[in-house]
Amino acid sequence: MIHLKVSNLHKRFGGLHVLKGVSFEVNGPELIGLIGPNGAGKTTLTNVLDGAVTPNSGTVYLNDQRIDQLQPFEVARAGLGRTFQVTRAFRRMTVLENLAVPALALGRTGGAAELRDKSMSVLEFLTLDHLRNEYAQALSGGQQKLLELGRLLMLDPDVVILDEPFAGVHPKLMEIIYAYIRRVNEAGKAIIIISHQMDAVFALSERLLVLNFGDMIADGPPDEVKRDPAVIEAYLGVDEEEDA
Ligand SMILES: Nc1ncnc2c1ncn2[C@@H]1O[C@H](COP(=O)(O)OP(=O)(O)OP(=O)(O)O)[C@@H](O)[C@H]1O
Repeated sequence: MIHLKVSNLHKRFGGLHVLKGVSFEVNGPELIGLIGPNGAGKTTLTNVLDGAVTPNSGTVYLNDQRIDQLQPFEVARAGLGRTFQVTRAFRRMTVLENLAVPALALGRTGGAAELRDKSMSVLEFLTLDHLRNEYAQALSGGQQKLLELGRLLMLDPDVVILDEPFAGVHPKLMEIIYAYIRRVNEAGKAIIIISHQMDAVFALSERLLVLNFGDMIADGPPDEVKRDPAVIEAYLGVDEEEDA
C-alpha cells in the first residue's frame, strides 16, 4: 500500500519562510489536487518532495523510507516522480528514445529488448505508439505532456506529481489528458496535480490540499474545500478577480 507521510516541513530562503510546517499524508492511490495562490509554496513543496530542495526541518517518508535527504535520482528510484511546469522533453530525440533516458539513467533496465518492450507498452498505454519515431519537437503541447508522463511511468512510480499538466494543452484536448490521468490513477498510482486551472482540478480531484503562504489551510473533499471561507478568501476570490 502506498504511503507518503509529510511531517512539519519548513523551508526558508534567506528571510523568506516559504513552507511553515507543512504536513499531510497520502494513503493508497489517491487523486489529489494541490492548489494555492501564486507564491504559496507549491513548487517549493514539490521540489522538497522530489529531492531538488532540502528542507530546513521536517521529514518525508515514502513507504517507510525516509526520502527528504535524498538526491532527486534516489527519490525517483524510491518511487516518487514529478513532471515540470515547463515540459522537459528531449526535443531532438525520438519519442521512443525519450522514454529510454530516465530508465537508462537510473539503471532500471534489464537489456535493450526489455527496455524497448517496456517503452512500447507505456506508449501504447498513452496511445502515442504511432509517434514512436517522431522527434519530440514535432509533437503538440498536449502530446509532449503525455510524453513527459510516459517518461515518468517508465520508472513505475508509486506517487506522481504533475506540475501544471494542462499548461499549453489545447482546451479541446483537456478531456483526453483527464482520461490519461485517471487511467494512471486507476493503474494504482497516487497522483498529486498542481494547477491554476480550477475547472480541471475540481473535475479530477477526489481530495484538495490548499497551500497559502506556506501554511496548509485546507485538506478535504473538493466540495467542502470550495466552501471553506479561508480558502475563498485566500485563493478562490483572489483568483476570480485576477481572471476577470
Ligand atoms: N530558490 C529560491 N530562492 C529564493 N526564493 C525562492 C526560491 N524558490 C522560491 N522562492 C520564493 O518562495 C515563494 C514560493 O514560491 P513557489 O514557486 O514555491 O510558489 P508557488 O505556489 O509554486 O507559486 P506559483 O503558483 O506562482 O508557481 C515565492 O515568494 C518565491 O519567490
